Amino acid sequence: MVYLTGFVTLAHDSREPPLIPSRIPIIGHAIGVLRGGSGYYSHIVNKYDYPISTLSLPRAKMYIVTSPAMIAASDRQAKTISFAPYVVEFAKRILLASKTSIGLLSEDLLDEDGLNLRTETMKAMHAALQPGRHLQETSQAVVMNIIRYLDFESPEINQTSIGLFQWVQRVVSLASTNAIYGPARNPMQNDEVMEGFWSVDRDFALLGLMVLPRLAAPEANRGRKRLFDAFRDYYSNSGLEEASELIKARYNVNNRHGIPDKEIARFDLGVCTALLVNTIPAVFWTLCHVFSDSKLLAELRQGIEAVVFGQQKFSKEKTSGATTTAITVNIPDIIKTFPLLESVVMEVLRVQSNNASARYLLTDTLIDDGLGAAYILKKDSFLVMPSAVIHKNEIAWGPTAKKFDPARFVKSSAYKARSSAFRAFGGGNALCPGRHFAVNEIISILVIMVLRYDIEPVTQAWKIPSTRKHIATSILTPLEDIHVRISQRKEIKELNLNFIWESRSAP
Ligand code: HEM
Repeated sequence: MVYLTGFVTLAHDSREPPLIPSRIPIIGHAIGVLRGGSGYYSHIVNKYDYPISTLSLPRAKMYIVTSPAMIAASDRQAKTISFAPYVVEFAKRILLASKTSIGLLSEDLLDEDGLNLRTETMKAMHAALQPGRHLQETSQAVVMNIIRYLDFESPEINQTSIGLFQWVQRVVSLASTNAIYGPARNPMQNDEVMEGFWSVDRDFALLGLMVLPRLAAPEANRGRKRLFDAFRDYYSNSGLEEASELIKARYNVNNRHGIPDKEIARFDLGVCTALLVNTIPAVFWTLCHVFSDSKLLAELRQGIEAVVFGQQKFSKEKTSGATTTAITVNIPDIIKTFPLLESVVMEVLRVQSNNASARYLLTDTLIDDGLGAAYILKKDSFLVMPSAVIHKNEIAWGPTAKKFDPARFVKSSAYKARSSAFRAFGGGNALCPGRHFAVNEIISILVIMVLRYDIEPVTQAWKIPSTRKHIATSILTPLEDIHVRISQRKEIKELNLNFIWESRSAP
Protein backbone atom coordinates (compact mmCIF):
# COMPACT_ATOMS: atom_id res chain seq x y z
CA MET A 1 0.00 0.00 0.00
CA VAL A 2 2.83 2.39 0.94
CA TYR A 3 4.50 1.53 -2.36
CA LEU A 4 1.26 2.12 -4.28
CA THR A 5 0.65 5.44 -2.54
CA GLY A 6 4.17 6.61 -3.39
CA PHE A 7 3.68 5.61 -7.03
CA VAL A 8 0.26 7.21 -7.54
CA THR A 9 0.72 10.31 -5.37
CA LEU A 10 3.01 13.16 -6.43
CA ALA A 11 5.54 14.35 -3.83
CA HIS A 12 4.71 17.57 -1.97
CA ASP A 13 7.34 20.31 -2.06
CA SER A 14 7.49 22.35 1.17
CA ARG A 15 7.33 25.56 -0.94
CA GLU A 16 3.91 24.54 -2.27
CA PRO A 17 0.70 25.60 -0.48
CA PRO A 18 -0.10 23.50 2.62
CA LEU A 19 -1.18 19.94 1.88
CA ILE A 20 -4.64 18.94 3.09
CA PRO A 21 -4.67 15.43 4.60
CA SER A 22 -7.27 12.90 3.47
CA ARG A 23 -8.82 10.02 5.44
CA ILE A 24 -8.96 7.84 2.31
CA PRO A 25 -5.48 7.71 0.77
CA ILE A 26 -4.90 8.50 -2.93
CA ILE A 27 -8.54 8.93 -4.01
CA GLY A 28 -10.15 10.66 -0.99
CA HIS A 29 -9.98 14.20 -2.36
CA ALA A 30 -10.85 13.09 -5.90
CA ILE A 31 -14.09 11.55 -4.57
CA GLY A 32 -14.80 14.69 -2.53
CA VAL A 33 -14.33 17.00 -5.54
CA LEU A 34 -16.37 14.83 -7.92
CA ARG A 35 -19.21 14.36 -5.45
CA GLY A 36 -19.30 17.71 -3.69
CA GLY A 37 -17.86 20.24 -6.19
CA SER A 38 -17.84 23.67 -4.59
CA GLY A 39 -19.41 22.18 -1.42
CA TYR A 40 -16.19 20.20 -0.97
CA TYR A 41 -14.05 23.31 -1.41
CA SER A 42 -16.15 25.08 1.26
CA HIS A 43 -15.66 22.11 3.59
CA ILE A 44 -11.87 22.32 3.17
CA VAL A 45 -11.82 26.09 3.67
CA ASN A 46 -14.05 25.96 6.77
CA LYS A 47 -11.88 23.27 8.30
CA TYR A 48 -8.38 24.60 7.50
CA ASP A 49 -8.86 28.27 6.61
CA TYR A 50 -5.79 28.53 4.34
CA PRO A 51 -5.75 31.26 1.65
CA ILE A 52 -4.46 28.60 -0.75
CA SER A 53 -4.10 24.85 -0.21
CA THR A 54 -3.04 21.69 -2.05
CA LEU A 55 -5.16 18.58 -2.61
CA SER A 56 -3.38 15.44 -3.72
CA LEU A 57 -5.20 13.57 -6.53
CA PRO A 58 -4.12 10.37 -8.30
CA ARG A 59 -1.02 11.39 -10.33
CA ALA A 60 -2.06 15.06 -10.11
CA LYS A 61 -2.59 17.97 -7.74
CA MET A 62 -5.20 20.63 -7.30
CA TYR A 63 -4.69 24.01 -5.65
CA ILE A 64 -7.72 25.70 -4.08
CA VAL A 65 -7.37 29.48 -3.93
CA THR A 66 -9.79 31.37 -1.70
CA SER A 67 -8.25 34.61 -0.42
CA PRO A 68 -8.79 37.71 -2.59
CA ALA A 69 -5.06 38.52 -2.41
CA MET A 70 -4.04 35.05 -3.63
CA ILE A 71 -6.69 35.20 -6.37
CA ALA A 72 -5.25 38.51 -7.56
CA ALA A 73 -1.77 36.89 -7.43
CA SER A 74 -2.98 33.93 -9.57
CA ASP A 75 -4.64 36.29 -12.06
CA ARG A 76 -1.36 38.20 -12.41
CA GLN A 77 0.23 34.96 -13.68
CA ALA A 78 -2.60 34.13 -16.07
CA LYS A 79 -0.26 33.10 -18.91
CA THR A 80 1.09 30.11 -16.99
CA ILE A 81 -1.89 29.58 -14.65
CA SER A 82 -3.93 29.18 -17.76
CA PHE A 83 -7.52 28.85 -18.95
CA ALA A 84 -6.40 27.99 -22.52
CA PRO A 85 -6.26 24.17 -22.09
CA TYR A 86 -9.96 24.19 -21.12
CA VAL A 87 -10.83 26.10 -24.30
CA VAL A 88 -9.04 23.42 -26.33
CA GLU A 89 -10.75 20.54 -24.47
CA PHE A 90 -14.18 22.17 -24.88
CA ALA A 91 -13.58 22.53 -28.64
CA LYS A 92 -12.44 18.92 -28.88
CA ARG A 93 -15.08 17.24 -26.72
CA ILE A 94 -18.22 19.34 -27.11
CA LEU A 95 -17.75 21.20 -30.42
CA LEU A 96 -16.11 18.19 -32.14
CA ALA A 97 -13.73 20.62 -33.84
CA SER A 98 -11.50 19.20 -36.60
CA LYS A 99 -7.85 18.28 -36.04
CA THR A 100 -6.79 21.41 -37.94
CA SER A 101 -8.92 23.67 -35.74
CA ILE A 102 -7.70 21.96 -32.58
CA GLY A 103 -4.15 22.47 -33.85
CA LEU A 104 -4.81 26.20 -34.33
CA LEU A 105 -6.53 26.54 -30.95
CA SER A 106 -3.60 24.77 -29.26
CA GLU A 107 -0.95 27.06 -30.77
CA ASP A 108 1.03 29.26 -28.41
CA LEU A 109 -0.72 28.06 -25.22
CA LEU A 110 1.51 30.40 -23.23
CA ASP A 111 0.20 33.24 -25.36
CA GLU A 112 3.60 34.72 -26.05
CA ASP A 113 2.75 36.56 -29.27
CA GLY A 114 -1.01 37.11 -28.74
CA LEU A 115 -1.68 36.42 -32.43
CA ASN A 116 -3.14 32.95 -32.11
CA LEU A 117 -6.75 32.04 -32.93
CA ARG A 118 -7.81 31.75 -29.26
CA THR A 119 -6.47 35.12 -28.15
CA GLU A 120 -7.60 36.99 -31.25
CA THR A 121 -11.12 35.57 -30.92
CA MET A 122 -11.31 36.69 -27.30
CA LYS A 123 -9.95 40.14 -28.15
CA ALA A 124 -12.65 40.47 -30.83
CA MET A 125 -15.35 39.39 -28.37
CA HIS A 126 -14.16 41.83 -25.69
CA ALA A 127 -14.10 44.66 -28.25
CA ALA A 128 -17.62 43.90 -29.53
CA LEU A 129 -19.07 43.59 -26.03
CA GLN A 130 -17.36 46.42 -24.16
CA PRO A 131 -19.41 49.54 -23.35
CA GLY A 132 -19.79 51.53 -26.57
CA ARG A 133 -21.78 51.65 -29.80
CA HIS A 134 -21.82 47.91 -30.54
CA LEU A 135 -22.92 46.94 -27.04
CA GLN A 136 -25.60 49.62 -27.16
CA GLU A 137 -26.94 48.27 -30.48
CA THR A 138 -27.02 44.70 -29.20
CA SER A 139 -28.62 45.70 -25.88
CA GLN A 140 -31.26 47.71 -27.78
CA ALA A 141 -31.92 44.65 -29.97
CA VAL A 142 -32.35 42.52 -26.83
CA VAL A 143 -34.89 44.99 -25.39
CA MET A 144 -36.85 45.08 -28.66
CA ASN A 145 -36.92 41.30 -28.85
CA ILE A 146 -38.05 40.92 -25.23
CA ILE A 147 -40.96 43.33 -25.81
CA ARG A 148 -41.89 41.59 -29.06
CA TYR A 149 -41.94 38.24 -27.24
CA LEU A 150 -44.04 39.60 -24.38
CA ASP A 151 -46.52 41.35 -26.66
CA PHE A 152 -46.94 38.81 -29.43
CA GLU A 153 -45.55 35.42 -28.42
CA SER A 154 -46.52 35.00 -24.79
CA PRO A 155 -50.27 34.23 -24.79
CA GLU A 156 -49.96 32.62 -21.34
CA ILE A 157 -49.59 36.08 -19.77
CA ASN A 158 -52.80 37.07 -17.95
CA GLN A 159 -54.17 33.58 -18.74
CA THR A 160 -52.71 30.36 -17.36
CA SER A 161 -49.93 29.35 -15.03
CA ILE A 162 -46.39 29.34 -16.42
CA GLY A 163 -43.29 27.45 -15.33
CA LEU A 164 -41.16 30.51 -14.53
CA PHE A 165 -37.81 28.96 -15.42
CA GLN A 166 -39.15 27.45 -18.63
CA TRP A 167 -40.64 30.80 -19.61
CA VAL A 168 -37.44 32.73 -18.83
CA GLN A 169 -35.46 30.16 -20.80
CA ARG A 170 -37.60 30.74 -23.88
CA VAL A 171 -37.72 34.54 -23.76
CA VAL A 172 -34.00 34.98 -23.02
CA SER A 173 -32.93 32.36 -25.58
CA LEU A 174 -34.90 34.02 -28.36
CA ALA A 175 -34.15 37.62 -27.40
CA SER A 176 -30.40 36.98 -27.01
CA THR A 177 -29.88 34.90 -30.14
CA ASN A 178 -32.08 37.18 -32.28
CA ALA A 179 -30.02 40.13 -31.03
CA ILE A 180 -26.67 38.63 -31.99
CA TYR A 181 -27.54 36.55 -35.10
CA GLY A 182 -30.26 38.87 -36.47
CA PRO A 183 -33.95 37.95 -36.25
CA ALA A 184 -34.39 37.10 -39.95
CA ARG A 185 -32.10 34.07 -40.11
CA ASN A 186 -31.33 33.20 -36.49
CA PRO A 187 -31.11 29.37 -36.52
CA MET A 188 -32.22 29.19 -32.88
CA GLN A 189 -35.71 30.35 -33.87
CA ASN A 190 -36.29 26.85 -35.15
CA ASP A 191 -37.76 24.84 -32.24
CA GLU A 192 -35.86 21.68 -33.16
CA VAL A 193 -32.54 23.50 -33.24
CA MET A 194 -33.34 25.18 -29.92
CA GLU A 195 -34.34 21.88 -28.34
CA GLY A 196 -31.17 20.30 -29.76
CA PHE A 197 -29.14 22.99 -28.04
CA TRP A 198 -30.78 22.33 -24.65
CA SER A 199 -30.32 18.57 -25.01
CA VAL A 200 -26.57 19.20 -25.41
CA ASP A 201 -26.62 21.27 -22.22
CA ARG A 202 -28.52 18.53 -20.32
CA ASP A 203 -26.05 15.81 -21.34
CA PHE A 204 -22.95 18.02 -21.36
CA ALA A 205 -20.96 15.73 -19.03
CA LEU A 206 -21.80 12.57 -21.02
CA LEU A 207 -20.86 14.19 -24.34
CA GLY A 208 -17.64 15.43 -22.75
CA LEU A 209 -16.55 11.85 -22.01
CA MET A 210 -16.47 11.16 -25.77
CA VAL A 211 -17.31 7.50 -25.18
CA LEU A 212 -19.89 6.33 -27.73
CA PRO A 213 -21.95 9.55 -27.60
CA ARG A 214 -24.47 8.02 -30.03
CA LEU A 215 -25.37 5.45 -27.38
CA ALA A 216 -24.55 7.34 -24.18
CA ALA A 217 -26.40 10.56 -25.07
CA PRO A 218 -28.36 9.93 -28.29
CA GLU A 219 -30.68 12.92 -28.07
CA ALA A 220 -27.84 15.35 -27.32
CA ASN A 221 -25.72 13.84 -30.05
CA ARG A 222 -28.52 14.31 -32.61
CA GLY A 223 -29.31 17.80 -31.25
CA ARG A 224 -25.69 18.82 -31.66
CA LYS A 225 -25.61 17.69 -35.28
CA ARG A 226 -28.87 19.54 -36.00
CA LEU A 227 -27.41 22.72 -34.54
CA PHE A 228 -24.16 22.38 -36.54
CA ASP A 229 -26.15 21.92 -39.78
CA ALA A 230 -28.44 24.87 -39.03
CA PHE A 231 -25.52 27.23 -38.40
CA ARG A 232 -23.72 26.01 -41.52
CA ASP A 233 -26.86 26.94 -43.50
CA TYR A 234 -26.94 30.31 -41.71
CA TYR A 235 -23.50 31.19 -43.10
CA SER A 236 -24.20 29.83 -46.58
CA ASN A 237 -27.51 31.79 -46.72
CA SER A 238 -25.83 35.16 -45.96
CA GLY A 239 -26.98 35.12 -42.33
CA LEU A 240 -24.03 37.36 -41.48
CA GLU A 241 -25.60 40.31 -43.30
CA GLU A 242 -27.92 40.90 -40.33
CA ALA A 243 -25.60 39.70 -37.59
CA SER A 244 -24.30 41.81 -34.70
CA GLU A 245 -20.73 43.08 -34.55
CA LEU A 246 -19.96 40.19 -32.15
CA ILE A 247 -20.73 37.51 -34.73
CA LYS A 248 -19.16 39.43 -37.62
CA ALA A 249 -15.96 40.06 -35.68
CA ARG A 250 -15.68 36.39 -34.64
CA TYR A 251 -16.26 35.34 -38.24
CA ASN A 252 -13.52 37.63 -39.52
CA VAL A 253 -10.96 36.27 -37.04
CA ASN A 254 -11.83 32.66 -37.91
CA ASN A 255 -11.71 33.50 -41.58
CA ARG A 256 -8.26 35.10 -41.28
CA HIS A 257 -7.02 31.91 -39.64
CA GLY A 258 -8.43 29.80 -42.50
CA ILE A 259 -11.29 28.19 -40.55
CA PRO A 260 -14.03 27.11 -43.01
CA ASP A 261 -17.74 28.01 -42.49
CA LYS A 262 -18.63 24.41 -41.60
CA GLU A 263 -16.23 24.64 -38.68
CA ILE A 264 -17.28 28.15 -37.63
CA ALA A 265 -20.82 26.73 -37.40
CA ARG A 266 -19.53 24.28 -34.78
CA PHE A 267 -17.99 27.11 -32.78
CA ASP A 268 -21.46 28.69 -32.63
CA LEU A 269 -22.49 25.95 -30.21
CA GLY A 270 -19.84 27.50 -27.95
CA VAL A 271 -21.19 31.01 -28.57
CA CYS A 272 -24.76 29.98 -27.72
CA THR A 273 -23.54 28.15 -24.62
CA ALA A 274 -21.67 31.20 -23.32
CA LEU A 275 -24.54 33.48 -24.29
CA LEU A 276 -27.34 31.55 -22.62
CA VAL A 277 -26.46 29.03 -19.94
CA ASN A 278 -25.63 31.55 -17.21
CA THR A 279 -27.80 34.50 -18.22
CA ILE A 280 -31.01 32.45 -18.15
CA PRO A 281 -30.67 31.20 -14.56
CA ALA A 282 -29.40 34.66 -13.54
CA VAL A 283 -32.64 36.23 -14.86
CA PHE A 284 -34.69 33.52 -13.16
CA TRP A 285 -33.01 34.06 -9.75
CA THR A 286 -33.31 37.83 -10.11
CA LEU A 287 -37.06 37.59 -10.69
CA CYS A 288 -37.40 35.14 -7.77
CA HIS A 289 -35.48 37.35 -5.34
CA VAL A 290 -37.37 40.50 -6.34
CA PHE A 291 -40.94 39.22 -6.70
CA SER A 292 -40.74 37.04 -3.57
CA ASP A 293 -39.88 40.10 -1.45
CA SER A 294 -42.78 42.59 -1.45
CA LYS A 295 -40.71 45.30 0.26
CA LEU A 296 -37.90 45.06 -2.29
CA LEU A 297 -40.41 44.92 -5.16
CA ALA A 298 -42.16 48.06 -3.89
CA GLU A 299 -38.84 49.87 -3.48
CA LEU A 300 -37.75 48.97 -7.00
CA ARG A 301 -41.11 50.01 -8.48
CA GLN A 302 -40.99 53.31 -6.70
CA GLY A 303 -37.44 54.04 -7.84
CA ILE A 304 -38.07 53.03 -11.46
CA GLU A 305 -41.38 54.90 -11.66
CA ALA A 306 -39.78 58.02 -10.20
CA VAL A 307 -37.31 58.08 -13.10
CA VAL A 308 -39.88 57.20 -15.76
CA PHE A 309 -42.84 59.32 -14.65
CA GLY A 310 -41.13 62.07 -12.67
CA GLN A 311 -40.79 62.51 -8.95
CA GLN A 312 -44.46 62.02 -8.00
CA LYS A 313 -45.90 58.56 -8.35
CA PHE A 314 -47.85 58.48 -11.59
CA SER A 315 -51.60 59.00 -11.34
CA LYS A 316 -54.51 58.47 -13.70
CA GLU A 317 -54.72 62.21 -14.43
CA LYS A 318 -51.00 62.53 -14.98
CA THR A 319 -50.99 59.70 -17.46
CA SER A 320 -54.38 60.23 -19.06
CA GLY A 321 -54.09 60.29 -22.79
CA ALA A 322 -50.81 58.44 -22.52
CA THR A 323 -52.18 55.48 -24.47
CA THR A 324 -51.52 57.40 -27.63
CA THR A 325 -48.45 59.33 -26.53
CA ALA A 326 -45.58 56.94 -25.94
CA ILE A 327 -43.66 57.30 -22.68
CA THR A 328 -40.01 56.50 -23.26
CA VAL A 329 -38.40 54.17 -20.73
CA ASN A 330 -34.67 54.45 -21.37
CA ILE A 331 -33.12 51.74 -19.23
CA PRO A 332 -29.59 53.26 -18.92
CA ASP A 333 -31.19 56.45 -17.51
CA ILE A 334 -32.82 54.38 -14.75
CA ILE A 335 -29.56 52.58 -13.96
CA LYS A 336 -27.73 55.88 -13.67
CA THR A 337 -30.30 57.58 -11.44
CA PHE A 338 -31.36 54.62 -9.34
CA PRO A 339 -28.29 52.57 -8.25
CA LEU A 340 -30.29 50.00 -6.26
CA LEU A 341 -31.35 48.43 -9.55
CA GLU A 342 -27.86 47.34 -10.59
CA SER A 343 -26.98 46.49 -6.99
CA VAL A 344 -29.82 43.95 -6.82
CA VAL A 345 -28.55 42.21 -9.95
CA MET A 346 -24.92 42.15 -8.77
CA GLU A 347 -26.04 40.76 -5.41
CA VAL A 348 -28.09 38.02 -7.08
CA LEU A 349 -25.00 37.10 -9.11
CA ARG A 350 -22.88 37.14 -5.95
CA VAL A 351 -25.12 34.77 -3.99
CA GLN A 352 -25.99 32.46 -6.89
CA SER A 353 -22.53 32.21 -8.44
CA ASN A 354 -20.95 28.79 -8.45
CA ASN A 355 -18.07 28.83 -10.88
CA ALA A 356 -14.75 27.15 -10.24
CA SER A 357 -12.58 29.47 -12.40
CA ALA A 358 -10.60 26.38 -13.29
CA ARG A 359 -7.02 26.80 -14.48
CA TYR A 360 -4.14 24.52 -15.48
CA LEU A 361 -0.46 25.06 -14.66
CA LEU A 362 1.50 25.20 -17.91
CA THR A 363 4.85 25.67 -16.09
CA ASP A 364 6.09 25.76 -12.48
CA THR A 365 4.97 29.20 -11.27
CA LEU A 366 5.73 31.33 -8.22
CA ILE A 367 2.81 33.30 -6.84
CA ASP A 368 3.21 36.09 -4.34
CA ASP A 369 0.22 37.81 -2.74
CA GLY A 370 2.20 40.96 -1.90
CA LEU A 371 1.33 40.50 1.78
CA GLY A 372 4.26 38.26 2.64
CA ALA A 373 3.01 34.89 1.38
CA ALA A 374 4.55 33.19 -1.67
CA TYR A 375 4.25 29.65 -3.01
CA ILE A 376 5.49 27.46 -5.83
CA LEU A 377 2.75 25.89 -7.96
CA LYS A 378 3.77 22.84 -9.99
CA LYS A 379 3.43 22.32 -13.73
CA ASP A 380 0.52 20.10 -14.86
CA SER A 381 -1.54 20.78 -11.74
CA PHE A 382 -5.13 22.02 -11.63
CA LEU A 383 -6.07 25.22 -9.82
CA VAL A 384 -9.54 26.43 -8.84
CA MET A 385 -10.85 29.73 -7.45
CA PRO A 386 -14.35 28.74 -6.31
CA SER A 387 -16.66 31.76 -6.39
CA ALA A 388 -19.20 30.30 -3.95
CA VAL A 389 -16.49 30.11 -1.27
CA ILE A 390 -14.96 33.51 -2.05
CA HIS A 391 -18.36 35.20 -2.02
CA LYS A 392 -18.87 34.03 1.57
CA ASN A 393 -15.54 35.46 2.72
CA GLU A 394 -16.29 37.81 5.65
CA ILE A 395 -13.03 39.72 5.33
CA ALA A 396 -14.05 40.80 1.84
CA TRP A 397 -17.83 41.02 2.28
CA GLY A 398 -18.33 41.72 5.98
CA PRO A 399 -20.37 39.84 8.60
CA THR A 400 -23.41 39.63 6.27
CA ALA A 401 -21.40 37.78 3.61
CA LYS A 402 -23.72 34.76 3.67
CA LYS A 403 -26.91 36.83 3.42
CA PHE A 404 -28.71 38.35 0.43
CA ASP A 405 -28.45 42.11 0.81
CA PRO A 406 -29.94 43.88 -2.25
CA ALA A 407 -28.32 47.22 -1.37
CA ARG A 408 -24.85 45.76 -0.79
CA PHE A 409 -23.34 47.30 -3.92
CA VAL A 410 -24.61 50.83 -3.22
CA LYS A 411 -23.48 51.03 0.38
CA SER A 412 -20.33 52.90 1.19
CA SER A 413 -19.61 50.38 3.88
CA ALA A 414 -16.20 49.51 5.25
CA TYR A 415 -16.61 46.10 3.64
CA LYS A 416 -16.95 47.35 0.09
CA ALA A 417 -15.59 44.37 -1.77
CA ARG A 418 -12.29 44.39 -3.54
CA SER A 419 -12.81 43.58 -7.20
CA SER A 420 -10.84 40.33 -6.82
CA ALA A 421 -13.49 39.10 -4.35
CA PHE A 422 -16.31 39.37 -6.90
CA ARG A 423 -15.90 36.29 -9.05
CA ALA A 424 -19.27 35.82 -10.75
CA PHE A 425 -17.60 36.64 -14.07
CA GLY A 426 -14.25 35.03 -13.22
CA GLY A 427 -11.13 37.13 -13.64
CA GLY A 428 -7.66 37.60 -15.13
CA ASN A 429 -7.23 36.66 -18.79
CA ALA A 430 -10.43 34.60 -18.75
CA LEU A 431 -12.63 37.40 -17.40
CA CYS A 432 -16.03 36.97 -19.06
CA PRO A 433 -16.25 39.16 -22.18
CA GLY A 434 -20.06 39.01 -22.06
CA ARG A 435 -20.42 40.50 -18.58
CA HIS A 436 -21.69 43.95 -19.62
CA PHE A 437 -24.06 42.46 -22.14
CA ALA A 438 -25.39 39.95 -19.57
CA VAL A 439 -25.92 42.59 -16.87
CA ASN A 440 -27.66 44.87 -19.41
CA GLU A 441 -29.98 42.04 -20.38
CA ILE A 442 -30.79 41.00 -16.80
CA ILE A 443 -31.50 44.60 -15.80
CA SER A 444 -33.65 45.17 -18.90
CA ILE A 445 -35.86 42.18 -18.13
CA LEU A 446 -36.07 43.20 -14.47
CA VAL A 447 -37.18 46.76 -15.35
CA ILE A 448 -39.75 45.55 -17.88
CA MET A 449 -41.19 42.92 -15.54
CA VAL A 450 -41.26 45.17 -12.46
CA LEU A 451 -42.92 48.00 -14.36
CA ARG A 452 -45.42 46.05 -16.43
CA TYR A 453 -46.26 42.87 -14.52
CA ASP A 454 -47.07 41.12 -11.28
CA ILE A 455 -45.71 37.61 -10.79
CA GLU A 456 -47.28 35.33 -8.18
CA PRO A 457 -46.82 31.64 -7.50
CA VAL A 458 -49.93 29.64 -8.35
CA THR A 459 -50.11 27.11 -5.56
CA GLN A 460 -48.05 28.23 -2.59
CA ALA A 461 -45.99 31.09 -1.21
CA TRP A 462 -42.67 32.00 -2.88
CA LYS A 463 -39.87 29.64 -2.00
CA ILE A 464 -36.41 30.00 -3.53
CA PRO A 465 -35.68 26.52 -4.97
CA SER A 466 -32.47 24.58 -4.48
CA THR A 467 -30.12 24.08 -7.42
CA ARG A 468 -29.27 21.34 -9.89
CA LYS A 469 -25.60 20.38 -10.37
CA HIS A 470 -23.84 21.04 -13.68
CA ILE A 471 -20.15 20.62 -14.44
CA ALA A 472 -19.73 23.74 -16.58
CA THR A 473 -22.45 26.26 -15.71
CA SER A 474 -21.57 29.07 -13.31
CA ILE A 475 -25.09 30.08 -12.31
CA LEU A 476 -26.93 26.87 -11.53
CA THR A 477 -30.50 26.17 -12.63
CA PRO A 478 -33.31 25.40 -10.15
CA LEU A 479 -33.97 21.78 -9.23
CA GLU A 480 -37.68 22.37 -9.72
CA ASP A 481 -39.54 25.05 -11.62
CA ILE A 482 -41.94 27.46 -9.89
CA HIS A 483 -45.42 27.71 -11.38
CA VAL A 484 -46.49 31.32 -11.48
CA ARG A 485 -49.14 33.60 -12.92
CA ILE A 486 -47.79 36.61 -14.76
CA SER A 487 -50.40 39.36 -15.05
CA GLN A 488 -50.23 42.85 -16.44
CA ARG A 489 -50.45 45.58 -13.78
CA LYS A 490 -53.82 47.29 -14.16
CA GLU A 491 -52.41 50.76 -13.54
CA ILE A 492 -49.86 50.30 -16.34
CA LYS A 493 -52.04 48.47 -18.87
CA GLU A 494 -53.36 51.65 -20.47
CA LEU A 495 -49.95 53.24 -20.92
CA ASN A 496 -47.93 53.15 -24.09
CA LEU A 497 -44.45 52.47 -22.70
CA ASN A 498 -41.61 52.49 -25.19
CA PHE A 499 -38.63 50.61 -23.71
CA ILE A 500 -35.26 51.51 -25.21
CA TRP A 501 -31.56 51.07 -24.48
CA GLU A 502 -29.79 54.30 -25.32
CA SER A 503 -26.67 54.93 -23.35
CA ARG A 504 -25.81 58.64 -23.37
CA SER A 505 -22.09 57.93 -23.16
CA ALA A 506 -21.95 55.52 -26.14
CA PRO A 507 -19.79 57.07 -28.90
C1 HEM B 1 -24.90 36.12 -16.07
C2 HEM B 1 -24.29 35.74 -17.17
C3 HEM B 1 -22.88 35.25 -17.25
C4 HEM B 1 -22.07 34.76 -16.27
C5 HEM B 1 -22.37 34.58 -14.78
C6 HEM B 1 -20.81 34.41 -16.89
C7 HEM B 1 -19.72 33.89 -16.21
C8 HEM B 1 -18.53 33.53 -16.80
C9 HEM B 1 -17.43 32.92 -16.10
C10 HEM B 1 -17.40 32.60 -14.62
C11 HEM B 1 -16.45 32.70 -16.99
C12 HEM B 1 -15.09 32.04 -16.71
C13 HEM B 1 -14.13 33.05 -16.21
C14 HEM B 1 -12.99 32.49 -15.43
O1 HEM B 1 -12.81 31.26 -15.35
O2 HEM B 1 -12.24 33.29 -14.86
C15 HEM B 1 -16.93 33.15 -18.28
C16 HEM B 1 -16.21 33.08 -19.44
C17 HEM B 1 -16.71 33.41 -20.66
N1 HEM B 1 -17.92 34.02 -20.91
FE1 HEM B 1 -19.36 34.49 -19.57
N2 HEM B 1 -20.87 34.70 -18.22
C18 HEM B 1 -22.12 35.21 -18.49
C19 HEM B 1 -22.60 35.64 -19.71
C20 HEM B 1 -21.88 35.61 -20.88
C21 HEM B 1 -22.34 36.11 -22.15
C22 HEM B 1 -23.69 36.77 -22.40
C23 HEM B 1 -21.35 35.85 -23.06
C24 HEM B 1 -21.23 36.17 -24.52
C25 HEM B 1 -21.91 36.82 -25.27
C26 HEM B 1 -20.26 35.22 -22.36
C27 HEM B 1 -19.08 34.80 -22.93
C28 HEM B 1 -18.03 34.20 -22.26
C29 HEM B 1 -16.83 33.69 -22.92
C30 HEM B 1 -16.54 33.68 -24.42
C31 HEM B 1 -16.00 33.20 -21.91
C32 HEM B 1 -14.61 32.56 -22.08
C33 HEM B 1 -13.54 33.59 -21.85
C34 HEM B 1 -12.15 33.14 -22.26
O3 HEM B 1 -11.98 32.06 -22.83
O4 HEM B 1 -11.21 33.91 -22.02
N3 HEM B 1 -20.62 35.09 -21.03
N4 HEM B 1 -18.19 33.67 -18.13
